[in-house]
Amino acid sequence: MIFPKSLIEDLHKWGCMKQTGVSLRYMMEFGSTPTEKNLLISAQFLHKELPIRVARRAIELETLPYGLSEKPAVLKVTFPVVFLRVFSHENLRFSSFPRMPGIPTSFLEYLVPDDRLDTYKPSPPMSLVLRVVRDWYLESFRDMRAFPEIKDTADEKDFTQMIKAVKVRHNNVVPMMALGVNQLKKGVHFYENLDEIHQFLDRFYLSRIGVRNLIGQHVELHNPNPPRHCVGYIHTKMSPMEVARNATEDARSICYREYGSAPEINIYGDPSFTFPYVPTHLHLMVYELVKNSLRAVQERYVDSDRVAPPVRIIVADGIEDVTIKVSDEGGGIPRSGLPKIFTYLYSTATNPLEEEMEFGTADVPVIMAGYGYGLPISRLYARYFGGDLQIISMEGYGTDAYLHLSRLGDSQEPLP
Ligand SMILES: Nc1ncnc2c1ncn2[C@@H]1O[C@H](COP(=O)(O)OP(=O)(O)OP(=O)(O)O)[C@@H](O)[C@H]1O
Repeated sequence: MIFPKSLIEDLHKWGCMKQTGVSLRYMMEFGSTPTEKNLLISAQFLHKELPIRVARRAIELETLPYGLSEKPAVLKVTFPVVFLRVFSHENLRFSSFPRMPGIPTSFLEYLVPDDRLDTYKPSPPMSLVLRVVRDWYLESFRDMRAFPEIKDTADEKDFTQMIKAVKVRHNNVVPMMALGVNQLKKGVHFYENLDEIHQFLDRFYLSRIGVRNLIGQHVELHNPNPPRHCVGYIHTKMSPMEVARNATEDARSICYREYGSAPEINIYGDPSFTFPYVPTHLHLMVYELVKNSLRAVQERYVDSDRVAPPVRIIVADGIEDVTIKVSDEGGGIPRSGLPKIFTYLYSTATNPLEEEMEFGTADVPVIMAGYGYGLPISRLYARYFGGDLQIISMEGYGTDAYLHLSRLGDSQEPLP
């Protein structure tokens, strides 16, 4: 897509402006009275803040160095289209590329097989991925900058519709980038540039979490019948035990589907304890950790006569932090592998992006593991509200994951 020069100049101007972070506590206090006046203030803030954040990312996407000069390979386009399913961490489900909105038709050639399956190239080059993703960012920047000053409730409503559409446009950024990185991984320079690529992706996804959170929170404040104790996305009395229970059920059901059985999970903590947090974020993090533990235990005990030991989850309510520990006896992670577990696309499971080559259109809705995104993305979600994620392993025994969540909710969003 071609964008006018004036838009690119505007982008660079906005990309240099200072970002303003908000805290969970601020969002909660501000959103607890979603009057017309407050919604107007919120929209006016977003009208200024979102283009700054989006511009920074668009600029960075344009200036990435890592072996991106490679030209897209020319592939022969043949039919039928093989749908390439990728895992979307936002909604925990698969999506098929050809159905994704905003994917240029030219892109499809990277998603179809040649006459023979063994020449099928599932991943488009990173340079093309970055161009497509950057175009989404530029389109969103253009839409937000084109929106006039917000003066009244009617403007506020239109603005809300517009940013809702922006959020939808960016729905598939994570799987799209995963495809590009997967392709990059095959290049000779990938491991040389691993740190830089990793830091870029961390900044990129963290910023994305922030933008989506701000938009989602604003949109959600319009809900005329919000669930009890909910202020937008935030549950003011969230029970970490309850969220952990739901997340473990989801993880166990995937484990069942994959292996035909699943280890038990015991959860310890005070069931009456609650604190303000975003349940969807916590669900995602616990789900990823438990999924890893179940897989490790299951694979260790698969050929054994012994009963698989349960995964244990402990919820501790401290003054500063709520910490959730997920412990397993799945054999741990070798010390040499530990530095890699938080990097994107590091996985000891078979890469499903590669598996598509062999199995074509097998209709599997969700998978157990394989993208290597679970840990790095979960850590970003934890850090977004001032928490963190640590993994401690005892090779030959098991792994402990410590998920720290800031209980006070007063840390500002980290703004890459
Ligand atoms: N509890 C654990 N026990 C043993 N190994 C683990 C554990 N947790 C993570 N790992 C190792 O770290 C790797 C990366 O984990 P991560 O959650 O980031 O990705 P994944 O589970 O392989 O794929 P994805 O979560 O994207 O589907 C895993 O493939 C596994 O080798």
